[in-house]
Amino acid sequence: MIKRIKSFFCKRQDKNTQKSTEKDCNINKQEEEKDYIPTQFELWSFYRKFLKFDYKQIIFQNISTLSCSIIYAKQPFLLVRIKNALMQNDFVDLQSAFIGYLFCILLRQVLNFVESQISQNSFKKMKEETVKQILDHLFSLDMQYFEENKVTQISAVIKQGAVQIYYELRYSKLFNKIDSYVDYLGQIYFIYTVNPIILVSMLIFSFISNILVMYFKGKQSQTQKKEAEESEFKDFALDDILNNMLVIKTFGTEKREIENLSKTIQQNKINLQKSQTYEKIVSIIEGSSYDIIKVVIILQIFFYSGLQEGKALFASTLSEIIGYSYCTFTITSDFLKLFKSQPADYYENRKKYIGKVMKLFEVVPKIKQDYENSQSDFSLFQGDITFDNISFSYPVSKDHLAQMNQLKHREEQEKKKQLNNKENQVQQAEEIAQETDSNSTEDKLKEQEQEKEDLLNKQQNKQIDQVVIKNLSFQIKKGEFVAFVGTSGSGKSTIIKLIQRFYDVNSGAILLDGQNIKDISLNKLRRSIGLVSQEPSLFDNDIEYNITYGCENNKYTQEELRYICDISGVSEFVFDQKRFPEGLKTLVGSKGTKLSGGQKQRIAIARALIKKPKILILDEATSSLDAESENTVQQYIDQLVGQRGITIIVVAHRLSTIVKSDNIFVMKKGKLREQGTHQQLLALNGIYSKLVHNQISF
Ligand SMILES: Nc1ncnc2c1ncn2[C@@H]1O[C@H](COP(=O)(O)OP(=O)(O)OP(=O)(O)O)[C@@H](O)[C@H]1O
Repeated sequence: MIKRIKSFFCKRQDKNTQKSTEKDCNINKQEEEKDYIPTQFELWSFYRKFLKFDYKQIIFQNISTLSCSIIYAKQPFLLVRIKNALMQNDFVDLQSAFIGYLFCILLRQVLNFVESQISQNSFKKMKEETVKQILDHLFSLDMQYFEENKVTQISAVIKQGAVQIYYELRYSKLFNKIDSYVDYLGQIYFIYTVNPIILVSMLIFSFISNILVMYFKGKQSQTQKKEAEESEFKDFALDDILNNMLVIKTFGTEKREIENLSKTIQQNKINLQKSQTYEKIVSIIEGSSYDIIKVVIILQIFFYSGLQEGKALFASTLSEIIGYSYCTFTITSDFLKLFKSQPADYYENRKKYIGKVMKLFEVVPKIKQDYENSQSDFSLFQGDITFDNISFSYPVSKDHLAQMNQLKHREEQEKKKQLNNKENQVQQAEEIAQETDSNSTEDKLKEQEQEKEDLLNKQQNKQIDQVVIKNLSFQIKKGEFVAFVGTSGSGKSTIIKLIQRFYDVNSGAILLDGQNIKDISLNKLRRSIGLVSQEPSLFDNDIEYNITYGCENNKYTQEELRYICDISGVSEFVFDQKRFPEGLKTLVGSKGTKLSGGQKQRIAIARALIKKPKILILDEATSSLDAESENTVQQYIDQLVGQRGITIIVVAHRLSTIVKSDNIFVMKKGKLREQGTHQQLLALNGIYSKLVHNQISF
């Protein structure tokens, strides 16, 4: 999907740059996975394996549908019996056939009603269950998945996937085809009993018109697919524009964005029009075929049966034959579909998101999640953390792999070019060699070639296997206040992610109170850590909800809440009756837009503290705040540090905030280069002291 977004951006390039990047985009397009459309069999095995539905309901519904169609198939025969009884004046048979006919109608209606009543509720429940089960799987996935995939994409897969699974189960029932065939065969047999020649001519005509319908439906499906893709691009474009509104306004590029968006919309419109035209053609063929079949039947009757006989037939059975003629059209259409490798009707597009849900279920978490086991004993952890010779590199993402493939492709092209050049050069060299020493020239060329190849391989390996943390060892004792500092990209935030086990290390061990974190329940580990990050994300709810979000089973007292608000600085603004008349019940708005950065950050600190963590991590918690807000938040952090109840780990760029730490770890390029107190590090006159001087001089 990321590739698709990329290819979208490729489309957005202006014409000049488009030419140069077109090649890259094409490579990406080739590599891009096509939408996976599952077959019916794959769907059923997927449901059986991953989605737990009430299958009894589905079986009941299908049996009832099948019963309805068997009853329905009986009707034409009863009609023939009624007709014959009427012609022969056999009133006894007429009576029994007529009662049977009425009974069939009644039973079918009753079964239909019961089935629709039951299925309406059960399928609704299934839709909710599907969303729940997809979410269940999603929550079990590693953070890596969420870092690699767009939120809007994941959300579309859940919403559309659940809806499509619902429709698939509701309207393409297991016995859907079988019950139709029972219907059709009964009707066809009826026509056969009346006149086999009529039946044959109906089947031949249906066959021809169905081939035409298939052709135009194929065309329609292709344009529909294009249209759906364009529509997705349009959504991405819109998301992208809305997310970057500030940048667009700052750069004054509103007009350009509108033009780009209009182009995408225009293209989308063309494909939509094409698809609608094909749809009309299909409906004309389908509609007129049915009428033509009727004409053919009438002609056949008069041609084969003679005028007198035809009149009799016309009076008695023609209307019934015409009524059933549509079934020959449908049965030939279903028959033809069996021979198509890629059924190309709209229904297949409807399965697109089911395919994406199936792909989602193929993603297996590397780290076993146990968030359901919430009855954990936190008192075990004291907050001693040890990193024992840790090395770590981020797993290679699909996106990265695609980039690498692209790089490889380019290199292959480059090599081909070089090979051609080399041949020319060798030719030249041979000519020169006639005058000088031929061997040495060829050797030189070979050496150069080898050097180039080595360099390319090195670059490739470097990109695939970027070691972010290298042989890192340190110890943090319980209740200590420590800080990680270093240049951007040195691995500070990665260390924080590793402590929370969002990723597993490549080698070495991380110990919590002497226990390897791989042996600790993930739920217990994460619940004993409180995290405040640079950009606090708040739920669109009130302040109290956000602060108490991590409370087990929502258990907390108003005194506890008040205490947490006091120590985190929330009380300072939230109980101000003028500005916050609703107090803790004030709604924060989407992503906390109704609050200032400093207020949001204090709520995030309160949220981290209320679950009484043994380790509090502040990952650049104040760096996005203005000086005044930073001072306020920092005061509260200093107070927390003063209490010394928990281990506090701070990642900071502003060194003034960590002067009082017990230990400062100085990172550079994934390695621990220095450690000690502020004074000790200054005395060392190394990297830290340089960082301090840079900030002071600034
Ligand atoms: N999810 C990720 N996938 C792949 N590489 C990543 C990921 N997150 C970080 N990196 C890479 O890991 C390296 C260390 O990143 P990290 O965020 O730990 O640095 P940092 O010291 O916290 O930087 P900063 O101070 O700028 O926040 C960087 O080269 C970065 O590009």
